[in-house]
Amino acid sequence: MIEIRELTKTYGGFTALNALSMTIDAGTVFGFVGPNGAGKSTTMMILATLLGPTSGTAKVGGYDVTEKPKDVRRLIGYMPDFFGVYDNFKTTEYLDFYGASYGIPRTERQKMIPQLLELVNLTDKADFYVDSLSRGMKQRLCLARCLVHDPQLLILDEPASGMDPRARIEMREILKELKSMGKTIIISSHILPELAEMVDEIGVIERGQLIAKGKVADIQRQMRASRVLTIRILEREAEAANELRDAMHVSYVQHDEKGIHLHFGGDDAEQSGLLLGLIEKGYKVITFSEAQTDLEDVFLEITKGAGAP
Ligand SMILES: Nc1ncnc2c1ncn2[C@@H]1O[C@H](COP(=O)(O)OP(=O)(O)OP(=O)(O)O)[C@@H](O)[C@H]1O
Repeated sequence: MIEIRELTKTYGGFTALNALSMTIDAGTVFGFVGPNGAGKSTTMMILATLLGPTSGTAKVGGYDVTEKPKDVRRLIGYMPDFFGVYDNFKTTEYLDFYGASYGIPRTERQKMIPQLLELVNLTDKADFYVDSLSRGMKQRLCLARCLVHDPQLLILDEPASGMDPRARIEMREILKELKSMGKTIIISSHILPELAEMVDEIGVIERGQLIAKGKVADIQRQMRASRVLTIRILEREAEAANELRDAMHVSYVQHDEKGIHLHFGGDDAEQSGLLLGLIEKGYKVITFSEAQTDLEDVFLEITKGAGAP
């Protein structure tokens, strides 16, 4: 659905995107994460044909964003991080206005608008003025606006920013529904654990370069250094902790009332070997568990040092 090759964008002498390459398959919900100023919005605006690249190419649905912007625009719905709404419209009129600007006939708009309002949970606000809506509701209305022409790809720049937890959950549910409708979605955010729950894949961008991309679980698995094991042993736990300090791939062993905590740098086979070794030495292992690193940890680990001057 998306093919980005060596995409570079410079603002004056400043390089915001530095030969960024990545592909996103149709039907994927892709989380685009990175610290402030990493280049997420720049990438999304280029995909949305609102900004021209300095060099490199970006294609959406096979169409080049520079050569075929009109074809690209038909395929996409773009929600910027800062959006303007027309406060003197009522909710329904607002969507009707956008539908009309896409050339959608009136009878079709009349059918579609209630469906869109239902999708974004604003049915009961159909006759409210836009400026009377809360921030979260306005954001959902903007999302509905992006959907008036039934685009295949949604480009959502920080849709969860400034939302309270309940509003974010609502947004997540809406995205799930859109995914089930077969849409491809790119969503950027700083709220990493939130993203982890709703995306299939993540791409981590730092200083205009993609520094990691893959399924959330795969990226977590690659992060060997952050694998943290906790082991509880029935008797002689302190003795086991001491032995573990000398074991292969083990670093940072700590022993407290909750058990032995250690960092393990080996792979899955080596991890099972560690457990087997303890049992063979006669230790009665009660639990042997791997702490789940969340996306926040992964992100911090991956970007460690990458942002340093
Ligand atoms: N019009 C512009 N002129 C000059 N520099 C710009 C312009 N737009 C963006 N930049 C710079 O390019 C870099 C990338 O910006 P971009 O908005 O793409 O980052 P981002 O990852 O979306 O960040 P954020 O999460 O803060 O929105 C930043 O350093 C920004 O200051």
